[in-house]
Amino acid sequence: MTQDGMPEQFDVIVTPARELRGELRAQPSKNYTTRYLLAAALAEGETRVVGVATSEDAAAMLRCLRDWGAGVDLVGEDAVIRGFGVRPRPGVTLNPGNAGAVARFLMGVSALTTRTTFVTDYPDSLGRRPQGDLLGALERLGAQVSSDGGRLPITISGPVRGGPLEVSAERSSQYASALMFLAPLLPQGLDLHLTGDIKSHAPLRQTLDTLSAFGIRWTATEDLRRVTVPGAQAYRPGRVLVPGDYPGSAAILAAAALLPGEVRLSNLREDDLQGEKEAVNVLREMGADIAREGDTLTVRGGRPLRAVRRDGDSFTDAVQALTAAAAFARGQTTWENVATLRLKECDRISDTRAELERLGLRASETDSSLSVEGLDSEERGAEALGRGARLPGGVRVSGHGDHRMIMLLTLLGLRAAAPLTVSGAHHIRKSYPQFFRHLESLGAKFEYVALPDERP
Ligand SMILES: O=C(O)C1=C[C@@H](OP(=O)(O)O)[C@@H](O)[C@H](O)C1
Ligand SMILES: C=C(OP(=O)(O)O)C(=O)O
Repeated sequence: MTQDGMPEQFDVIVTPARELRGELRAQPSKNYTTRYLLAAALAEGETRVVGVATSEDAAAMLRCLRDWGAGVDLVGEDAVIRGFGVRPRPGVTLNPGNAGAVARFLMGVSALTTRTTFVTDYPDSLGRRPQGDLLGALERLGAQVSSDGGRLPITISGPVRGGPLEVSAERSSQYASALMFLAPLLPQGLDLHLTGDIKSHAPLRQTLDTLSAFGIRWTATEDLRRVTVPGAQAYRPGRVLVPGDYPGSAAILAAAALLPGEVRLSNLREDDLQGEKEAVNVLREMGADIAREGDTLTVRGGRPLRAVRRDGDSFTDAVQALTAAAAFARGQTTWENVATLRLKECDRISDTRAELERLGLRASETDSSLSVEGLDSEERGAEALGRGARLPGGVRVSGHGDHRMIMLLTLLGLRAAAPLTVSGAHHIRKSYPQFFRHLESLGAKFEYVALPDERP
């Protein structure tokens, strides 16, 4: 058993729910937690990061920063970091777990060291994700790099001086973000040219926002094609406050929209750069009743939903949660421009299609899009129970070791007629360790089936 009272590794049996009702405070943002912790370590002096996430990705960043020589103290819900500035410890092996953003940001910064090695204990997930675009950019800057064909394990040795540099932002924005974190500490800074069809603009803006919060100067074109960060700057230590997490909250909002009842979710700023904030508007466009009062959203659930066709790139980490809503919407929903979903913890296009089909839904894919036919449009195999159609359920689906897939499948289970088993549900801890507890507090019921202790 772990601190949260759940087994170390578990499948979850999702019991169909009749309604969801209650109040929650959104967990701290994953993307801001990783960014603020890293920037704090790059500052000389002490920074208090107020209200850090407690997820595995946050723990991975803290572990790596500690291994690199930062002072890390957890004080209540805050992290107090004594930074190593421009001097992370050389010759260290870092293990970022399964955290893509953590791995990539640290790889960028590792050009400050004479040698850093990156390994992962998730060879089938992070180990398969491509790093070549970032490694190539670091090599063009003068770093020595060795890798397994552009994948982990990877060793990077600096130093590098800086100057003009091209980096592709087509597969992931995290490569460019990594270089932005490195840039101010180089003698010449970086004049970045982002090439290809830039994806995930929102996290890039969160990186620039973080640099500003730590006193770093930069300029960028509106389209983020060019980002210039002058060199020889210093990250300024201080105090930063982590905002609420939109990607995880999108799953709560979608769950609340799918079932009768009323759910209030606080700690979600309207003035926020997280792209997944758009999930609120997407759900509204689908017909959900969501009202905002300051930082609090209230969902009055159980209304009929209709399908949408949207470019999903701006809310990449909410696509899975919104797919759960789409599964019960009238008509066919399509998420366009989501090719990068194939490069996340699993292939979030093909693996989603497979699991939806296993549940009796009709779904289809192209290289860069995912479509699902909502149950209400056909009522195939559906059973009217309470308000709206329900999936038959009664099957076992795979979480694919991916927290966002686990959220999607759990939501589908809440609106099934019979219980649904989601395998490997402990991987929820990557970004949202309290996900099941939060839903329980709203009235959902889960059974946790312990698995033999096999990593990962
Ligand atoms: O910069 C970040 O913190 C992130 C960027 C996004 O990835 P991509 O840029 O690969 O789309 C997002 O999916 C990920 O969860 C976090
Ligand atoms: C893809 C994700 O994270 P990362 O790329 O940081 O592993 C995510 O949180 O959905």
